[in-house]
Amino acid sequence: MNTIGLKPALPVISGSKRLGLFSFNGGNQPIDFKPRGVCLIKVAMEETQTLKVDVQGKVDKLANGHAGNSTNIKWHECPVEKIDRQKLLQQKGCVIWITGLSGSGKSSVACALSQMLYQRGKLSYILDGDNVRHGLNRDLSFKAEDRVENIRRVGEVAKLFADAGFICIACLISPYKKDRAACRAMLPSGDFIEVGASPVFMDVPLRVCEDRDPKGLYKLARAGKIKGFTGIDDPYESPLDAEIVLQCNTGDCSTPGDMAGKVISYLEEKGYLQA
Ligand SMILES: Nc1ncnc2c1ncn2[C@@H]1O[C@H](COP(=O)(O)OS(=O)(=O)O)[C@@H](OP(=O)(O)O)[C@H]1O
Ligand SMILES: Nc1ncnc2c1ncn2[C@@H]1O[C@H](COP(=O)(O)OP(=O)(O)O)[C@@H](O)[C@H]1O
Repeated sequence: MNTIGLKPALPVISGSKRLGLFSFNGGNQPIDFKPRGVCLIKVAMEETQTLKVDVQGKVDKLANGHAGNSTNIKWHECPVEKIDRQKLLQQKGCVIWITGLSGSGKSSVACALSQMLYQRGKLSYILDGDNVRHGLNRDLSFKAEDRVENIRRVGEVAKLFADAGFICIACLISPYKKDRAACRAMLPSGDFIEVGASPVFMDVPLRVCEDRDPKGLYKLARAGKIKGFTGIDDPYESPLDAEIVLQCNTGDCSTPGDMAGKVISYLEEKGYLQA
């Protein structure tokens, strides 16, 4: 994907909004924007010729009327935007993506984090792999292609929550690097830390997870009664670029609360807990 910066040309007043025009490959492409400070437009061209435009944190303005298999569609703008919702909530919408083996403590950290945010008056919502598979993703199995679709859908939902102004905590095994990278790329580009996701890696080795085995799934997988279990006979690709690594190499870990505290410090430091 190529990303280039362009300056908008000839802003035109259209109703209560301005319509920015910029030129790309010889054609004028309209985009809506609110004139807040410097307006640097990032244009990302994909092989499919889908044109994505980001203006100050807006996501996926599909300017040429198609997205995947949907054709003749047009992005509809509303005057209340992410920035307005963030002001209301006094926080910045983002995605905390927690990845790790089954039993590594993802859900425990997610719950502790959500509780700590709640106590600080901050709105969060958890998308837990196990839970989402009870509804939205109930049609998906654990075959590789279904895991890919599982992560893609949760990534899209997480993006909506972030756009709504929530601190969205997604905790899924998400075993494949490529899918996590795709979720990262779904969020507004530019300064990734400022507007994007924060992958949190539960760096807990298989033997610790297997010793815990709260659902007895590792035992079943070792006995060959569950096929394609992550870490046993299905791969897990550890992230090399996680913003936060929560480690536990022995059975003696810090508590989920302490681990969540590290994420809170990160959010505070990066300014997510204020508008
Ligand atoms: N084959 C196989 N491999 C891994 N995990 C399995 C499998 N079958 C069922 N489970 C249970 O499903 C939970 C993981 O769901 P996810 O949606 O997070 O998985 S994935 O991201 O699509 O890989 C996972 O929950 P957690 O322990 O909370 O991670 C397991 O309880
Ligand atoms: N930091 C921790 N220290 C010790 N045990 C933990 C810790 N975090 C989670 N656990 C325990 O490990 C098991 C798996 O935790 P869970 O949060 O369900 O993991 P995951 O969501 O990754 O499957 C549970 O029994 C939980 O009580």
